[in-house]
Amino acid sequence: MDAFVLIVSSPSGGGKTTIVNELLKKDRTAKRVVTATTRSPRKGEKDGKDYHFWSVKKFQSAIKNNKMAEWANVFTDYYGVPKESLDTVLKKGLIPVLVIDVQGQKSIKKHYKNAVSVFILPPSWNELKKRLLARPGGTNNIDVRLKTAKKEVAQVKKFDYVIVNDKLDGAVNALSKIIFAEKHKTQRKKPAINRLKQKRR
Ligand SMILES: Nc1ncnc2c1ncn2[C@@H]1O[C@H](COP(=O)(O)OP(=O)(O)OP(=O)(O)O)[C@@H](O)[C@H]1O
Repeated sequence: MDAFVLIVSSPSGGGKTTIVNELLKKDRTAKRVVTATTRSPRKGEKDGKDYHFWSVKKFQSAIKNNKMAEWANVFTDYYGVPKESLDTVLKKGLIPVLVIDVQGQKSIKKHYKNAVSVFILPPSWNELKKRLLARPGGTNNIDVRLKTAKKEVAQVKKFDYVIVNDKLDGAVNALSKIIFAEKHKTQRKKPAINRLKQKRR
C-alpha cells in the first residue's frame, strides 16, 4: 500500500486526542506520531507517549536545525512535529496519525503531498465550552481558545473530511471508515492491479 499520513485537527477541546486514542485501540495499522511541546504535562500525561515534553531551548534548537516537519507557537507554548517521529512510523509501514492544530495541516501537506486531513468539528460552541471546562484539570485561557476556535472553523473547507464530534463512538467509527476508504483508493492499489496485468500476458 502506498503509505499516507493521516492528519486529525480540531480547535482546542474539539476532541481530536480522545478520538485518535480510541481509534488506535482497535486499528493496529495506524500509529500516533508523538509530537513535541513546551507546555507542561497535564495530569496523567507521559513524556514520549502523549508528547515529547521539551524545554524551550531544545525546541528552538530543533527548529533552527530543520528537524521539525511543522511547528507553531500556540497560546504561549511551542507545538510541533519532529521529522524523526514521523519517519519512524512510516519506516514501520504503518499509517502515521498526526494530531495537530488546524494551521499545522497546511505545512504537513506541503511536505507530505498524499496526506489525508480530517477536521473534527464540535457539535456547538456551548458544548465545546462545556467540554473545555469539564476536562480533567480544567483548561486555561478558555475565552482565547474559543475565539481562536471560531477562526479555525473557518478553515474547515481546506480539509479532505469533516467529522462532527457529537457522540464519541460515532466519531471514532467515522474516522475508522475514512482510513478504510483511503486504503482502497485506486492510486494505493497499484501493486494489486499490476499483479493482474502481468498474469494476463
Ligand atoms: N464526543 C464527546 N462527547 C463528550 N465529551 C467528549 C467527546 N469528545 C471529547 N470529549 C471530551 O472533551 C474534552 C476535550 O477533548 P480532547 O482533550 O480530546 O480535545 P483536543 O482537541 O485534543 O484538545 P487540545 O487541542 O486542547 O489538546 C475531553 O475531556 C474529552 O474527554
